[in-house]
Amino acid sequence: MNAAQGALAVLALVLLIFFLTLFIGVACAAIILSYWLTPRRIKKVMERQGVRGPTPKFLLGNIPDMDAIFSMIKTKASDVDSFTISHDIVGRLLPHYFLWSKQFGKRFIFWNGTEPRMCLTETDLIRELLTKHSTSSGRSWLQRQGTKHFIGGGLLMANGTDWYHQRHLAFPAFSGDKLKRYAQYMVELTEKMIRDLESAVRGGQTEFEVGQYMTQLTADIISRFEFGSSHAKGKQIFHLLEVLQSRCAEASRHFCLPGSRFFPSKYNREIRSLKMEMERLLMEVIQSRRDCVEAGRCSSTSYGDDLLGMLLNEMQNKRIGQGGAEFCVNMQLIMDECKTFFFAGHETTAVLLTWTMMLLASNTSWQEKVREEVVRVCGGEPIRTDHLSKLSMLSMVINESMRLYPPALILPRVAFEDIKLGDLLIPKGLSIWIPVLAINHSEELWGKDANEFRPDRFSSKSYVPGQFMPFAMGPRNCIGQSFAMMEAKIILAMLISRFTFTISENYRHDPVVVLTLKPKHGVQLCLKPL
Ligand code: HEM
Repeated sequence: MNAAQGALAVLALVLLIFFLTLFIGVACAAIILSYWLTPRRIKKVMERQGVRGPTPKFLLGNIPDMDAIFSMIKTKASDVDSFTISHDIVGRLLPHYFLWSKQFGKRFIFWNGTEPRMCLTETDLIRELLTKHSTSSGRSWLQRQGTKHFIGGGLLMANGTDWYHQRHLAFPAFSGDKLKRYAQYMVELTEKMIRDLESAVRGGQTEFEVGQYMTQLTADIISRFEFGSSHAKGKQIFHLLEVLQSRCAEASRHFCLPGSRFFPSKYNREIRSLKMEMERLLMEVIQSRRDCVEAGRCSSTSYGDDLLGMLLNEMQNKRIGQGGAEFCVNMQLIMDECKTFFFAGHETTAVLLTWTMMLLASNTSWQEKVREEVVRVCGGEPIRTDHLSKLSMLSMVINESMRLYPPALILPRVAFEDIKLGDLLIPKGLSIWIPVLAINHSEELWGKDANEFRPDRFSSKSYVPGQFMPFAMGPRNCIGQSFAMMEAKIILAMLISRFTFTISENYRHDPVVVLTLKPKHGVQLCLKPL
């Protein structure tokens, strides 16, 4: 090596050390800023406004306190009689909320690791947040990371202008005309399930775990909604999605260190291969639609009018321009939306139906009232969409079921900028946690009988906005609300007019939270055909 080459090598080494030091310095500064300085600033701003909470531990926040509270509740719960059906479930399912709201009042802050979360239960402030601040608040980084592998950047996890465009893109799938068409296959698929149940009863079976039937039926319905005639492949894809979702949940319990998702661990390898397999199947469905259009077997201008077809048509139109901003629909977004709609629209409806069946089975007078109404409104004919608005008793029962057992029991948001909410200043970066379950069971809002099944409380709309919001509210509410309500009414009306049902002695009342609010051991009912 001559002198010039030596000098060059030294220079390269110096530059390398310089950039490495710079990179490490910037990374450290970013970590200190987001894990230390910003949370401390938020804590101070909230304390100045009188919002306090349990003392957080360094880096871990209140996670150890929550663990301790949950294990204490678990020990107590094992003594609780699960043979009795009690709807008084907030203390069991949100014990940390139960404890801290008593200690610190309606507004308090707790720390999920280094993330400060403010619990908000005041209905006027919730209404203001959800209706006026739909773009200045949204999904947190932590939430998006947690769901990245199975739903990616679909509508549920999108923020800002992306969310705005994605919402507009999906909106036409829920127009009145389209909903009427979906009703046809909802009836068709429910009829098929009823025939299966009837044949099982003829074969001597009397007891059924209805949760499994509801999960299967809602999966069939959402597969038709998304994939039309390719629904069989859709179900295969969604099966993989369910496995992927549970692997992601397991992985998040094992790895909580920053960057752990990059480790070549057993979980991460499995997650990656499941994701690749699922996306390969999705691409096959997409490719067969394209081949169909290119070969002229389908309409040359349309990929179909199910959700997938609608999204492909939009991609064909290339770009959606809005207010100068341009938004591109690409293949990854189409796949993410397909996964998102299955995830958001399948289990939520299945658990709603399962809890409602349990409530009707254990309140036979309401079961009878609803049955009489269905018979009167439908007059023995197959159910149609024009019957649905006349089924008011059934609507009241569904609402009461969603009040006691809301499928989405928490609404989480993070402030992207400083937000003025009533008398509160919410600083940028603060997470807001709306405990829907606790609001739905509040005696202050619903009266002394808040923990009782009393559907007639919904006979008049006497609750204030922000008090009852199973589908959230404001611009970012559930886009599938009408779809879900139509589906629930059709399925329940058809079941109630064909069977009487009672609670089996094998049913154990043990609601648990696994993303949605579920019956831990399923719901066992005895069915008798009418
Ligand atoms: C009983 C059934 C359902 C319940 C209780 C429910 C509840 C909710 C709630 C509370 C949200 C807001 C979540 C949040 O802001 O944190 C939401 C959003 C959403 N739901 Fe539903 N949902 C149901 C059924 C459906 C169905 C059937 C579909 C699709 C066919 C669907 C698709 C979505 C989507 C895509 C979002 C995200 C909307 C956005 O962020 O703009 N949901 N749902």
